[in-house]
Formats: sequence, structure tokens, C-alpha cells
Amino acid sequence: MKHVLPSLECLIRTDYSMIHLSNLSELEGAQHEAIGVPIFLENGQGRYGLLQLETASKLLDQSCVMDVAVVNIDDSLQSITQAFRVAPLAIVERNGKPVGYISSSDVIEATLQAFRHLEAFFSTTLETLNPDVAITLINEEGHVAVWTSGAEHIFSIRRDEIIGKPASDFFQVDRLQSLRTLKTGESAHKMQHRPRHDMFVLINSNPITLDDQIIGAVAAESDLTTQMRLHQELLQMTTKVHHLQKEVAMLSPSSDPFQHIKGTSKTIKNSIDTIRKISTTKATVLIQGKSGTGKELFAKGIHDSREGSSAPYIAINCGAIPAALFESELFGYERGAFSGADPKGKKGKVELASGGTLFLDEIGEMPLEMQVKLLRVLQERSYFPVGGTQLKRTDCRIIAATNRNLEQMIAEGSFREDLYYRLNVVSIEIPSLRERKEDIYELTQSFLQEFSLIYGRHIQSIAPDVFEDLLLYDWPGNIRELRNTIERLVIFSTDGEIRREYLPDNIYSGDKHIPVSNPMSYNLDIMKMDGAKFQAELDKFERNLLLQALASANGNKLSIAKQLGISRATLYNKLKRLNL
Ligand SMILES: Nc1ncnc2c1ncn2[C@@H]1O[C@H](COP(=O)(O)OP(=O)(O)OP(=O)(O)O)[C@@H](O)[C@H]1O
Repeated sequence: MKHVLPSLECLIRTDYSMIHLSNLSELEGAQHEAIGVPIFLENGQGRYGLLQLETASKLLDQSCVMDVAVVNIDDSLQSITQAFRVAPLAIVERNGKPVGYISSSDVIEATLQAFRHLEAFFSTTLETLNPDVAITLINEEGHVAVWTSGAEHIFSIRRDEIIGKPASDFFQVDRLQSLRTLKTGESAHKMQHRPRHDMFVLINSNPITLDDQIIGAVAAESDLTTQMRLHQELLQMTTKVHHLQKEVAMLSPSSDPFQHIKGTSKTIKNSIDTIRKISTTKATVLIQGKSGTGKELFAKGIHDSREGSSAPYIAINCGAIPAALFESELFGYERGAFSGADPKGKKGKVELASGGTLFLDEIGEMPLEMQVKLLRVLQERSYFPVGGTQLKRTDCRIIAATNRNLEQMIAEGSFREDLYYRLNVVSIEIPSLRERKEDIYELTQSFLQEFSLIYGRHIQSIAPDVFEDLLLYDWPGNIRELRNTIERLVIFSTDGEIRREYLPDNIYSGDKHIPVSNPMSYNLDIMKMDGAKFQAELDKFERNLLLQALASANGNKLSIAKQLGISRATLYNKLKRLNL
């Protein structure tokens, strides 16, 4: 906003007289032609004075000469305020020569004018923002300095009632995020928040700093209360029509191959737009994203979109295949290729995917020696089955996915760079759920419908604090974890209402929270447990531990297996059994 202030050059005045000290006597007693404009004296060595007389008659009285500061034409307006400590006018020099003077009153006027501009820009900008968003700003003392019409609307407090007053007169201090931000200096991003008991908002807030000092806090809050109520209503409505929709869908299946990918956040929309474009070609695709973000769902969408749902879609999880069996799994083997093999030989996944798609999930786990062979398939579209001498050709499209950082793996020597570039012809990054929490509503709704049908439960309402917890939680297991959570909620809600206490302990933020790190704190009566209940409790505990491990290792299963001292296959079996 510096450009709002005028430059020094714009404020220079040239209506002045400059007289050398040695010529001072010329003025004495005379009505000097320059009277009426400021008269500066110079001594020829860069020092100036200002005559404070209306006439030059009392000129030789030294007390009439005031010291004057010198500023440079290139100085900024902010930097010259010091100059006015000595006199209300200051000489302006260019290359050491005086070119005019500036006056403190001109600078004050220009600054005030700039302030008015800034105020107009600022208030119009704030009011141009989405009217459903409240922008509020509190100053260092915690008094309200800005209160937009969005804030008037959301909080039902008029601007003239609140501006200049302590924010704490209107809200409980511990409920007001901007006061917390002012105190701690911490920013908040997409945080679920309840400024009042009857209200749910999603908030972003930032401290305002000037010269390393916090001078206030700004908060942007969007009201979710209506959204939540609407979602409740929508939920009831959609459950009612869902049976009908299913029947209609069966009669005329949707032509949109990406219909199963739910979410309207900007990030997910961008990802969907990208795959729509990718899908028109047969290019190899690399899908990156954390575990459970929907990489396979995207891969299937790409396949359905171009190859069609009737073409073969073969998915393999590279992390789950022992290294020794990899080649035969992928390329098949000829009869008698090795002992223990099917004597008739076996087709590999590449051949099975012919005319369709081969989806290589967790490509980062593929052994290095297999990476060379896959590279050949990508480059030459041909391969040898194990024990075979005849080259086979393939026309399948390859889609690979990973939750690992392949570039880092290349640097560490565990992933081939040439394969990476071959796979990365087109790549897409699926955002984690924590980066698009606004999708939680739609996803929850969609999973509720799905599971209410599967379990025959007619869900009528969700307690608002359930969403509060769902939005607060960090979702290390991403959408897969959300889906499992919703399944659990549907199973528990026998009376049609989803309650907060049905949430798993790691998501529930209320007072029944049980720290998973301390198994002894489980309040269970072991004597009353049968075998099934005992196993269920063990599973619950193991599931929580694995979720924590997944979160701390950023979904990297190989490093979790190493850390826990179990094989990768054991870890995969556990994750599968526990629905993770
Ligand atoms: N945008 C979405 N809309 C609806 N369901 C989704 C979405 N994304 C993921 N899911 C569901 O979440 C679950 C996990 O998705 P998926 O298996 O595709 O994730 P992934 O990234 O391939 O996981 P991993 O890396 O662990 O293999 C699936 O049940 C999938 O249907």
C-alpha cells in the first residue's frame, strides 16, 4: 500500500528565495523582492537557515534565523519526518544542490489524504468479500475496530453497538478466537469454532503485527449453523429418496465415471478436472497422495472414463506381494517354469489387463529389480513371462499410485529415476482430507446414505457436535478413516439419531475421552467379557495404535512395519483385518 502515499517529488515547492550568508547585508532595510515567500540562507557548505521575518528589516538579528534540515529528493515520505523537528520547512536537494523545499503541513495533509484513501480501499474491500463471511478486527486492547456487515448479519450485533467496545463485553473471552490469537499470536486455519453456544463457525484468524509487535487480530468467520441445519434437512430428504434413486440408477446407469468421487472443495474439484482431461488419452498416469485419499477411486474413474467399465481393470498392491513372487505375478509364467508352480502355467496381471488398465498401487514398494522390467513394459510395450522365451506384447494402460515421496526415494537410490519419468507422464496429487475439511459434510452424507441402506437404519438426524468433532479431527487415515467412522456411527445409532458418544475415542473430543496410550485406563470389566467382546476390545486398541502409527509416519507403511519389527505382509494383513 506504499503507493497510496505521494512521493517527495510531488510535494516540493519552489516558491522560495535562497541568499548566501555573505550577501545578507543586501537585504538590510530593504523591502526584498522575495518577501512573502520563505527566505533560506545558505553558507555554501550544505548548511541552511530559514529567516523568520515578514520583512527583512531586522535581518541581521541572528535570533531570526532558524536551523533547517536537508532531505534528499529520493527519500521516502516516512523517512523525512525527523526533518521537521527543527523547522516547519526543509530544503530538498538533488545531487547535493537545492531544488526546493517541503513543508510539514503539506506532508501532514498528504498523509491524511493517503489515510482516507486507504480507509476507502479497506472498507470497500471488506464489504466486497462474501457477505456470508464475518470479518472482525480487534485492536491491541481487545476493542473492536472493524465489524463488517457479514459480522452484523452472523452475530446479530450492529456495527455502531460494538465498534470501539471491548469484544469481551459481547462474547465469552474463552470463546473468542481473535482474543486468543491476540494473546498467543497463533493463527488459526479452517478451525471449527463456537463463538456462542448456539452457533457453529469455521474460522481463520491471524495476529496483526507491526514492527514485530502484535497490534491486533483479525478473524474471518463463516457461519456453519445454517449449513448444518440444511444438512440435517437434506439428510432426511435424501435418505427418503435414496431407494428411488438407486432404482433409477439401475435402470439408467450414470454416464459420469467420476460420480463416486464426492467433494466440492476447490482442491478436489481441481483434481477431478485434471483427471477428466487425463482420461481422454491413454497416457500413463501417476497418482500421488496419502493413504486413504481416494487414489484407487481416481484410478478406477480414469479407467471407466476411457477404457469403459466392461474392459478389464486389474489392480495390484505392490506392497503386498513378496519380492520373489513379483515377476510371476506381473508377467505370469510358462508351464514348468519353477517347482511348485501351476503345471499349466499362469497368466500375469499385465496380460489380464490387456485392452484395459493395470493399476499398480503403492508403486514405491516395487523391488528395484522389478522396476527395470516394468520400465521395459512402459518403453517397449513387451515382456517375457517367467521361464518363457517368447516376447509378449501388451496394450494395457498403466496407472500407478503412491503415498511415498518418489523424488526422495530416487535421491536415496530406492526408486529408479528413469521409471519415475516414464510413470510421471501425467501426474496428479490427491489432497489429504485435512486440507479440504469442507468436504466432510458431503462425504459424511454420502457414507451415511450408503451405510443406512446396507444396515437398514433410517437415520433422521445427526447431533451438531458430531460434526464439530469430525471437523476438529485431523484424519490421518483420510477418507477411508472417515468412511469407517460413519459406518460405525450408523451401526450404533439404533434409534435413528447419530450421537456424539458413538464416535471412536480418538475422534470424540468430549469428556469420555480415553487416552489410547494407556490401555490400563480402559474401564472394562474383564470378568464379564466373553471371547468375542475381548477380541473386539483388543482390535479397538490395536486399531487406535495403528492409526497413531499411520499418522506419525505420514502413511508410510514400510517404515511402520520396520519400526514395529513386523513384516510388511503382516502389517497389511492387520490393516485389512482392522479395516484401515
Ligand atoms: N472423494 C471420495 N468420495 C467418496 N469416497 C471416497 C473418496 N475418496 C476416497 N473414498 C473412499 O475411501 C476409501 C479409500 O479410498 P482408496 O482406496 O481409493 O484410497 P487410496 O488412496 O488408494 O488408499 P491406499 O493408499 O491406502 O491404497 C474407499 O472406500 C473409497 O471409496
